[in-house]
Amino acid sequence: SGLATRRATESSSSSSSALKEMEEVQFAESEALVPAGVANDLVPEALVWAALHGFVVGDRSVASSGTTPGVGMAHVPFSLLPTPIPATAFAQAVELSSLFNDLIDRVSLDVDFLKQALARTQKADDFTARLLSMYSTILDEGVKQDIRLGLSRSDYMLDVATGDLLQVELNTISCSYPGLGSVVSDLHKYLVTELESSTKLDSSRVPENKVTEGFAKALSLAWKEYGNKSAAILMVVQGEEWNMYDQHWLSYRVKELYGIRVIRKTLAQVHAQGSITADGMLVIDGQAVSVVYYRSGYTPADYPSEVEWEARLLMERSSAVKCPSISYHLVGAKKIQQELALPGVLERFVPDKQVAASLRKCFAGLWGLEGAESESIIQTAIKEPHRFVLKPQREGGGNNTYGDDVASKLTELIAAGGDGLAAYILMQRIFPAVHTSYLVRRGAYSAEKTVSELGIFGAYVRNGDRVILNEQSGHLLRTKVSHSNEGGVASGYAVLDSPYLS
Ligand SMILES: N[C@H](CCC(=O)N[C@@H](CS)C(=O)NCCC(=O)O)C(=O)O
Ligand SMILES: [Mg+2]
Repeated sequence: SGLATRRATESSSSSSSALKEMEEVQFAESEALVPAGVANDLVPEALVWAALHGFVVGDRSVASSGTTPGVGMAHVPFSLLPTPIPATAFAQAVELSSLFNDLIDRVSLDVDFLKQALARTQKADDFTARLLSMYSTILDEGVKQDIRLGLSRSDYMLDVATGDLLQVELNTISCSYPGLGSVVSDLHKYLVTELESSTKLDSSRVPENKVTEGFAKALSLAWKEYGNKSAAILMVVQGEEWNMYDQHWLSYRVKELYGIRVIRKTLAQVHAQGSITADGMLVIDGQAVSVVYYRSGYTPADYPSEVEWEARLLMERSSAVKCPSISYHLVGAKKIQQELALPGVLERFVPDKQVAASLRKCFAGLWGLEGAESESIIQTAIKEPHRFVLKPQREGGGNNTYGDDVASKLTELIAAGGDGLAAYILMQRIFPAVHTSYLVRRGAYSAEKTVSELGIFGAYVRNGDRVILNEQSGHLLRTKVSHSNEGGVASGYAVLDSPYLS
């Protein structure tokens, strides 16, 4: 607390303003891991490290930064130092990973549950309706592949009022940062190690993070299980990709560790260059493909025409292992998250009482908005909107409604009548502890009051009844200024961070 002491002596007089100022700095100081002076010297070193270690994203101000590798790169927006997270909460989140992997697989097999749970939603949400109709088509034609590959990220916030670790959402498609998540942990390990001699920091409290290797291993296991040595892994990407280096880190590891080729295609390119052989093999531009890994296809914007839907159907019809399959994709819908939280529903998929209890323990308040029973929660949310988040069935960030807008949006949906409300769920708003972090963006840093969201990556490979892999692969922390509602790094609200176990 060097800074606080120095400020107090400078002001020498014990006037209330000095005490007040010290208190404020004390509060801010106690949250930041090092005083601003130390941060000032550390930033240039961190920026050099970032450039030297591929800790980069596209610079949106450069036209071809999303299409031409190596052109228009900027450092990933990051927290200069890791953020304190209780070791017990981190351990709990890690523990939950393999349980959620199993849950995703079990729910994906229950056709009636998925169809019933989304029946009303599909009436109000075209995107969900398109996914469901493709799901039915695939079921009618017969699923071609018993090998399942799940690469998920379960996001949590620590509710400061109760200390509870609460799940924000479970992503089952296109989870960002299995590449850069590892790199930010390495950056923090490097910086904290350097500070050990001059501060009380302890580098052993920066957990190692092998998520890139973990996801590469899972991809290789699915590829191996498929059994075609000349096949490649297909990564389905968006035409313009700000986050391509996160994706390349993963492809690079797959090639480096397993010698497997990874090809990158957009949905439109799959449509133009793809076909299925008589025995169901997916072939793209002459290259056999045994695993399809989606980093696109999770939002309506990825389907600007019927061409992209046809490409998705072609891949779903093929014998390639999809990550995710259409059923795994549907399991990740927020409506499913809410349905599973209903009394007795989770327990249908998780017979073990102990496991069901530990899963349910991390559920935040979740409510559907269909039917008479939702009347009271809707009224409560209109009266106290700040305690809730209103969520559509959308991925990719920037789609949720917060604060007073929750009340106006609900009122609007009620007035519109029909099935509109069925496309949304209401969720308890979680208020995490506020920290002071040094956020490094566009080469400059600023001390900000922030809140963080912990992501745990999970990997699951299964063939019929045989579980080949079920593990927690690594983690990610996303930190945003505490007054901002949305929290995406891609959408510019948050930075990449890592936990400092306290
Ligand atoms: N550009 C695509 C982005 C893919 C994407 O948005 N994924 C969702 C889960 S569906 C997600 O992880 N959101 C956190 C993003 C953030 O905080 O920046 C990619 O990276 O492949
Ligand atoms: Mg999401």
